[in-house]
Amino acid sequence: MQTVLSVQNLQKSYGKKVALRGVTFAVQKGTCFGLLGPNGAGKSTTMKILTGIVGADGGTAHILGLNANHEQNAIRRQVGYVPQNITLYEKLSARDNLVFFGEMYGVHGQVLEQRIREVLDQTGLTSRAQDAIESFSGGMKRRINIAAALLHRPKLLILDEPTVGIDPQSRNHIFEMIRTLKAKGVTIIYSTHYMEEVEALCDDVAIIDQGNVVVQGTLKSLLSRFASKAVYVEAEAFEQLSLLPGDVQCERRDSGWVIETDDVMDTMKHILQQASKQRIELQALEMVRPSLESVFLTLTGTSLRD
Ligand SMILES: Nc1ncnc2c1ncn2[C@@H]1O[C@H](COP(=O)(O)OP(=O)(O)OP(=O)(O)O)[C@@H](O)[C@H]1O
Repeated sequence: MQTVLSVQNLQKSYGKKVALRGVTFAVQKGTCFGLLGPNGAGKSTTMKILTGIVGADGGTAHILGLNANHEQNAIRRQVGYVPQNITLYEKLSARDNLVFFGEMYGVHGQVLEQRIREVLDQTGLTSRAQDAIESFSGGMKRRINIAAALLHRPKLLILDEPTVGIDPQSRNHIFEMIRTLKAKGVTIIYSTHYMEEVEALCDDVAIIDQGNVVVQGTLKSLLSRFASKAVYVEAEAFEQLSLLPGDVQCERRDSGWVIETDDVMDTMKHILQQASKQRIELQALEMVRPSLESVFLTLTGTSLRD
């Protein structure tokens, strides 16, 4: 494993507002790394420090062996950054925007022409190349914004909440673009407050909350260490069903109940046995998939959706 990005104890305040309290994490080559946290957690600030848009008050960040504090020109040649807000010229066509951004990234002439064709193909927007950006949907603009960050073939792509407020078709397209880039060896940093996106895309995750990284690890390890285990059951006479000896934590969800348990298989077996003994019909009995939502709740005591 090769570390392409390492962040040590990053600190940042805006006036009296502390945004980062000592953020530390590392990203391995060729992985998709999710930076997951609620609004205001410090995700954008971290990314802005990595890309030299704001300076850190303390701590260090190294990208591809370069220091983010004073080697930004060299970093920019190898990193693509897609900011949270769309940065395109509305009156210009998609193609002209790409020419502008390509040249800014130091790509010119025939190479740029070729790259524009390729990234338009990747976005699925080749047929709209000559249209002004102002005629695009939010999702299409976002896809072109990502394309603009790919023209110089970055080794590392940093995306800040790329799916906020876009349609499902564009979201799927962005997911496919990310998967294809990853398959080609590009390292991805993906910031979001949608845990489902991290679950769908990322290998490693850092959960960030109130300016701190609460935990970092592989998605699998976080789910198995911190997600609560539970069973979902739907039965008309649920209250009459003698579930387990001792206390069980039950809470209502949809038309049924969620039962937290350390032993999912044993709990399911017990419910089946009891239902059959008491002649109670079950409408549903299934394992609750461990989720990052419950990891977040376990580690911070609050819901990610708050
Ligand atoms: N320019 C600024 N001036 C003052 N406070 C700021 C500024 N930028 C960010 N903050 C504050 O710093 C904290 C971290 O913000 P940041 O944008 O990094 O979080 P985030 O996780 O990206 O959230 P969001 O998804 O809402 O952008 C928040 O409390 C925010 O209000």
